[in-house]
Amino acid sequence: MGQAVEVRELVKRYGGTTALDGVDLTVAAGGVHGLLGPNGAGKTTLLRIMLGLVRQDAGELRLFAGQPHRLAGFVDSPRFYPYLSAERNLALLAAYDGGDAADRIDEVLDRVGLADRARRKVGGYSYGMRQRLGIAAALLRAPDLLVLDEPGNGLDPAGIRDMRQLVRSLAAEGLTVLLSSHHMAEVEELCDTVSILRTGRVVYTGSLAELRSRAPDPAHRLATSDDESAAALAADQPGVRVTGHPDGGLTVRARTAELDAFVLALGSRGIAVRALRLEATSLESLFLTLTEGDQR
Ligand SMILES: Nc1ncnc2c1ncn2[C@@H]1O[C@H](COP(=O)(O)OP(=O)(O)OP(=O)(O)O)[C@@H](O)[C@H]1O
Repeated sequence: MGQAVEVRELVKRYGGTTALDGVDLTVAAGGVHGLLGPNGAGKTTLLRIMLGLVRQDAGELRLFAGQPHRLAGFVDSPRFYPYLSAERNLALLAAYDGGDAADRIDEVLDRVGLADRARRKVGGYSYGMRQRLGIAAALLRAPDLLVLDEPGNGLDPAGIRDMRQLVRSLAAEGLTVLLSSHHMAEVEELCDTVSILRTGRVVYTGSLAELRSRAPDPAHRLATSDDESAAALAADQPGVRVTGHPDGGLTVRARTAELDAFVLALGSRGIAVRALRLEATSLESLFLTLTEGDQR
């Protein structure tokens, strides 16, 4: 499989702010690639450069090894004429784009689940519907690469589920999807590969499987009838690390089997477990470690 995106030493400055500070990453064609990072890490800037909305100050960006390709997507929220229907909005975009885009209007509206509301004014659309219409607009171009900036943002749980299903089904048809997110859980569920950005630099790029193998144990918050004895007992439990939780109780880092053994040991010593809650999955813990100290 070829490369959809090759980025080398990409630099972008806005006045005194360095948004991208020598970004290197490669995205293979096919599948979903997540661009993950905290606010201000440079995700949107990278997507803007990709979409040709701003120019880099230095470095190179190559799509599909320089072969002819079609690229579509949007950063921030997609904008439409509120007093026109979804169908009319897409017809206008298709007219600008030319080619056979107009022939695909019904198909793309159906694809994003808006076929039955295609004649309603976009002004009355919910945020989630507008996001889906944005994807429909991008699909009009029959792109090889679809770029989406935080597609899950502002959506309710059902909207997030629909968006994820749509992205996965597009990828299953061979489209390459590049999306940004600041939620590790979203990326974990949706993406095949990931690049993690921190203050304009890539701190990890590769498969989720490889990332998982580097991840620390998940963190849990534990409250017991006797935290002091629980912490002392943990010292003898293999694979269990206990520290004080900043908000009271204990933080327990352990994989599931070791955590189970620890909880059973607590019970057998007469120490009652009053609360046990997952605070951060392995990957969330790793994400925080990789990106913490981000002051921008
Ligand atoms: N047009 C601009 N003018 C000045 N500074 C900008 C501009 N766009 C972005 N920046 C700055 O560049 C840095 C990277 O911003 P960018 O929006 O790319 O990050 P991000 O990872 O997408 O963050 P977020 O999740 O908050 O959108 C930030 O410090 C931001 O303030």
